Amino acid sequence: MTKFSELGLSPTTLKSVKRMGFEEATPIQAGTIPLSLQGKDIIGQAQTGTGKTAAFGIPLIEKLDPKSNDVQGIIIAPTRELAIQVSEELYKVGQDSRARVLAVYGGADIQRQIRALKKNPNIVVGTPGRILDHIKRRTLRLDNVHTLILDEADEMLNMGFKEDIESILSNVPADRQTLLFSATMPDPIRRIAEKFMKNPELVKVKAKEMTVSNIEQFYVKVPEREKFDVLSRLLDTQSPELAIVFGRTKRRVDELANALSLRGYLAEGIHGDLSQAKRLLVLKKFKEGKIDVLVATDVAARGLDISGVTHVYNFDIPQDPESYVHRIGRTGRAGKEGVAMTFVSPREMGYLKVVEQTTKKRMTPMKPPTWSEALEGLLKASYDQLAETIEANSLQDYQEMGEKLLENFTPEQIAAAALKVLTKEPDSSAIKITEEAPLPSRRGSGSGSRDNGRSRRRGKPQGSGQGQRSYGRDQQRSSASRPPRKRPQKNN
Ligand SMILES: Nc1ncnc2c1ncn2[C@@H]1O[C@H](COP(=O)(O)OP(=O)(O)OP(=O)(O)O)[C@@H](O)[C@H]1O
Ligand SMILES: [Mg+2]
Repeated sequence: MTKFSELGLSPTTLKSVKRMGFEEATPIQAGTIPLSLQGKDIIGQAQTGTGKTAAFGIPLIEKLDPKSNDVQGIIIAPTRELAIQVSEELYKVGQDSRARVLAVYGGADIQRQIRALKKNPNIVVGTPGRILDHIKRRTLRLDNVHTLILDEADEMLNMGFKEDIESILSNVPADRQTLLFSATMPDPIRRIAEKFMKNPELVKVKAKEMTVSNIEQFYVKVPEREKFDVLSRLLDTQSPELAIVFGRTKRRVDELANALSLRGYLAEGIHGDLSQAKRLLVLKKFKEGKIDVLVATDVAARGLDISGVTHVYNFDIPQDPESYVHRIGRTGRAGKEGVAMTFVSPREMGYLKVVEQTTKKRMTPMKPPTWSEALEGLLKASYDQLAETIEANSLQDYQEMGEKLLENFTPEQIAAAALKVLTKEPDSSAIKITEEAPLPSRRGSGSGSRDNGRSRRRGKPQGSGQGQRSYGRDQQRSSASRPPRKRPQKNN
């Protein structure tokens, strides 16, 4: 274990790190911070949730001259939400050195960003399209940038982003330091990356598996048309604190979010066709626990750090193993436990094998819960809710009526009635989700239809959802047939 004080950092930065509650450096932090302080180019690879943001953020803050009015560091991230999150973490790391950090991303008022850029930020974090837009408008100058960082580097160098990244790179001095971080770094992409780096050091945190061991990984073999009932029952039996359900397409996400709401779950969807304001609102509600199921495309797969996410459900198995690694990595972060469940239709079992081979980790097969197991799960949730309410000890207003009940009924009867009122039966009302064709039986091709929430076109301002790939097939949205039923709510 390495202490931050052993890494050659200034007292100012150490103070900020301490305030963030970090006691010891994680392995990727211990491995890259000293090298980064020496000015080396680095490819940093470590599992999800192991502190890569601070690994590149801390030395960047350390090397900053807050008195200078130039942008000295630029960080590029694949999605808007991630750009915001990274800028927030950098702000915390740089709080005591008074570093000025700004996030720029598409779908947000560009004039406001221009005004903020005039206030001379030291570090700009952004999505590629919007950064390029500011470069073209000459509202962002990168002539004095000494450090360039690609967060989720493999995604950034993937087909859709490569050109944008190259354009940005051509605006940054050639003698800059370049840092690349990700939990995944497929070889072909690493080779692309090395072309614009100077003798990069590869710092790869050794691990037997690509995924963290504190995520329990299961798969459920289930025909496409039964997936939704299985999801409902799993939510009922597993009672996640917060859960993310990943679907393959935007339409899928919309349908799932609607269907879950109809069955009484507090669920909302997020994908690249929503306005940025809506995307941020949904995420905020999820972080605050106002919704407890976030249904998402891969737009939420990378980098997002939301505490309380105990379960990840892959309603559709992802097309590539990297996507799997990042999706399930939204749980089990910073040493916490997590559960990942992947639904596989019988024809897609080949994909499961490819995922397992890449991650070097077997998923445990799980049978879908039965109706009575789901009921048991719901009863247990009601029991916990009653117990918590009793322990919270603020029942004065209910005492009198309680005593009245006791005059007329036995305590057993009253307790059972309370459980009955609180518990909805597992809902198997007919809900139709448009069926997705299974993935093609061989790996490859199809990545053109993913939704990364990315805005890709160079030179064009990023509008809400603009430039994002959408899905070809436009099948009719199905509707569910029954009104919502009451579901026990957490912490009334
Ligand atoms: N040294 C540390 N001690 C304790 N917590 C830490 C430390 N470093 C980072 N964290 C916390 O761990 C969580 C995960 O960090 P971070 O988001 O940087 O992970 P990551 O490696 O970038 O994951 P991903 O691959 O999913 O992007 C964050 O909440 C962060 O604040
Ligand atoms: Mg990260």
